[in-house]
Amino acid sequence: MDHFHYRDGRLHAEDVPLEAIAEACGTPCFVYARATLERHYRAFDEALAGLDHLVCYAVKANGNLAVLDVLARLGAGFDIVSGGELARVLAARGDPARVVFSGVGKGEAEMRRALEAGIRCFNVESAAELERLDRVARALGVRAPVSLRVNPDVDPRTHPYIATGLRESKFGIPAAEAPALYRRAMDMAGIEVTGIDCHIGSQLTTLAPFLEAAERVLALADALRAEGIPIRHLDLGGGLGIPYRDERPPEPAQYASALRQLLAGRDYAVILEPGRAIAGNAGVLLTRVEYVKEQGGRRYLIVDAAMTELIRPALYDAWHEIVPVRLRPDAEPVLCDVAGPVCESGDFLGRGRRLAAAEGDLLAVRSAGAYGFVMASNYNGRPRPAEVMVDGGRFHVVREREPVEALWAGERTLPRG
Ligand SMILES: Cc1ncc(COP(=O)(O)O)c(C=O)c1O
Ligand SMILES: N[C@@H](CCCC[NH3+])C(=O)O
Repeated sequence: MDHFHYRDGRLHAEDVPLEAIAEACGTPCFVYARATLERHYRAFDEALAGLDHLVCYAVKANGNLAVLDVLARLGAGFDIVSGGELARVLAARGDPARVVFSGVGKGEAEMRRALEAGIRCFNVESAAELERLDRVARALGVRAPVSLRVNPDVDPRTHPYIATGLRESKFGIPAAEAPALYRRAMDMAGIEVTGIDCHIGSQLTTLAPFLEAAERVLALADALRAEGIPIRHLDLGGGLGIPYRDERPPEPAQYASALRQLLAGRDYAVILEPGRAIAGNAGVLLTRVEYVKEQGGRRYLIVDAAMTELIRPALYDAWHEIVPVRLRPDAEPVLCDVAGPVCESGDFLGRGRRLAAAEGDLLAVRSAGAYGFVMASNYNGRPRPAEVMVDGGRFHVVREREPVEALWAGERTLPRG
C-alpha cells in the first residue's frame, strides 16, 4: 500500500501531482511519501505492541536524512552497517541508544565511533571481530554491548545475491560455533553480552523461513541462558518482502503474531530490522522519455533515468512497475523496452512493458523507495538525482540534484612540469 494514486488521469503523491514535481526539480528524481513511510513503520511497531520491542529501520534501504528524521520522530531505532550510516543517523537526530550495528567488516574507527556514541548493540559476525571489539572497547574504558549474528542455515527462497543466512554465506557465525564464542565473550572485559541476532535475506515473500530461523535462534538463546549467558534480546533481522509485481508477502501483523506464539512464556525483547518493507513502496523514480526508438523489431523508450539511479533491474533482473504519469486514454499501449542512456546493454528499467508513451512523456518507476538512490552511482559521468519528500499537500526537495562539479570533488591532476 502506498500514497501514489491517479486523480483526473494524473499520478499524484498524496495531493501533489508528480508533473509539478518534475517541473520544479527536473528528472530523473526520486519522490518519497512521508505518509507511506509512517504507515509502514507503524505497522511494525503496532504489530509488536505489548512485547518489549524495537523496530530498527535498516538505513541501507534509504538513508536520506529526511527519511531518517521522519522515522526518528516516531521513535524508530536504526540498523546501520557503517560509520557513514551512523553519521547519517546522528545527523538526522536519531537516538544512538536505539542503534544496532550489523556488518561483516567493521573497522576499528567505526567501532570506536559507535562506542563513543553509545549505541544499543553490535551485531558481531566473527571471532576476529569480537576480539577486535573487545580491544577497542577496553582502550576506551567501556564495555561493548554485543549480540552474535548466528547463521541459522535457512534457505530464504529469494534471489541468491540477497540471501545471507545460508551455511556458505559470508555473513554471521555458524550456529554450532556460537556457544563457544559466547563463552569466550563472557570472559572479555570489553564485551557485555546482551543478545543474539540473525538475518537470513531480503525480499522474503513467505513466513516459513523467518519462523524456521526464529525457532533455531530461540532454541540457541534458551540453551545459552540455561548456562548463564544473559541473552536479553533476539534480533531477527529484516527481510520482509514487498509486492513489486504479484508477490503477496506477509503483513508485519502476521509475522508478529507468529512471533508472539513462538515467544509465548519467554521474556526476550525483540528487535526487527526492516528496510525495504518500510521504504520500498514509499518511493517512485520519476523519469522522462528522451527518445522513442524502433530497432531490431523492438520499440525502445530511451528515458533519462538509468541503472545509475536504479540498479535493481540490471543487477537482479528485478521487476519494477513502470506507469505513465499522465494517462493517455486515446493512445494504444504497445510493447516497449524502457532503457536508460548508460552505455551498457544491461541498462534497462523494464523490458516488454505495455505503454503508450511518446517523447517528452513522464513515467514513474514504482517501488523505488528502497535500494534506489542509495545504490546510485556516477557511472558515465551522471550526477546523482534529486530526492523529494511529499508531506501532506506539499513537496520538499530533501536532496538537491548533485552539482556536476561534485563529480570530481577531491580529485586532482598531476603537477605540471
Ligand atoms: C543485517 C541486515 N539487517 C537488515 C537488512 C534489511 O533488509 P530488508 O531491506 O530486506 O528488510 C539487511 C539487508 O538485507 C541486512 O543485511
Ligand atoms: N540491494 C538489495 C537488497 C540488499 C539487502 C542488503 N542486505 C535489493 O535491492 O534488493
